[in-house]
Amino acid sequence: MGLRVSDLSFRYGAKQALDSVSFDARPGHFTALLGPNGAGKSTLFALLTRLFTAPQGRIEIAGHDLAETPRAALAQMGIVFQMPTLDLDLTVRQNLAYFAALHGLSGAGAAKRIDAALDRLDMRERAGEKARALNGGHRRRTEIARALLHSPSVLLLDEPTVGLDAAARAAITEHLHALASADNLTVLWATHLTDEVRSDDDLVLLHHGRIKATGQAGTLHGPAALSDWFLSQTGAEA
Ligand SMILES: Nc1ncnc2c1ncn2[C@@H]1O[C@H](COP(=O)(O)OP(=O)(O)OP(=O)(O)O)[C@@H](O)[C@H]1O
Repeated sequence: MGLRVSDLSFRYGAKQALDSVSFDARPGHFTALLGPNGAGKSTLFALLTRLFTAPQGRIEIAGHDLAETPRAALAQMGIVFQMPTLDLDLTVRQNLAYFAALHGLSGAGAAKRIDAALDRLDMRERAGEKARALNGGHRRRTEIARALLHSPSVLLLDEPTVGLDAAARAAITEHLHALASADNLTVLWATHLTDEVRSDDDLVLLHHGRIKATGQAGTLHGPAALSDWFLSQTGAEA
């Protein structure tokens, strides 16, 4: 069932940040939400996570309407924010245990989920290290593992590779592609970087608050490089 966004609009005063946005993200697929700075990606994420409420439109997460049944909808959603949110003085495991407790998970059940989530991100061996001791890529992996603790079926990531070096960026992008297909997870990955998108990914192109294109990336950009197609659609380099 994945994620379904229908006819979503939002404005900041006179500024129309999102204008009748509709798209689907499917289970088992990596969906890239591609847009230049200012396209409206952060606003969309704020609506998806209920930081803001939309005056118009509908969001369904794994079949649950976010406005009508927010608890059921949010239980199916994991989120990785753009800004790092780990407690650097806690270990990797403690960071996850704290989040588990917020979700009402404790004891042996929580420990099992934490181990499983760390395994999914290849972070089990680092569980006892303080977050401060980790490099940027491993901190991000820890945040992704944490976002998966409650077994959501939809995972949202808002520009998750910001600040990472090229190798860490490539490794995390690769890992999330693999997770989507292995675990039938719906992955929505917001980015302005075309090299994070593969030709068989689903692509949603957002520009000036409007959806400019949706479909399989390779079909959309055709024989042109995705970066050239993106430039032709938005006038933005990526
Ligand atoms: N609080 C606000 N008040 C007025 N306008 C805003 C506000 N926040 C964002 N905007 C405007 O709304 C539009 C969408 O912004 P948004 O931050 O959602 O885009 P974005 O694609 O996430 O960009 P970025 O990658 O730079 O965060 C932009 O034109 C932005 O200037």
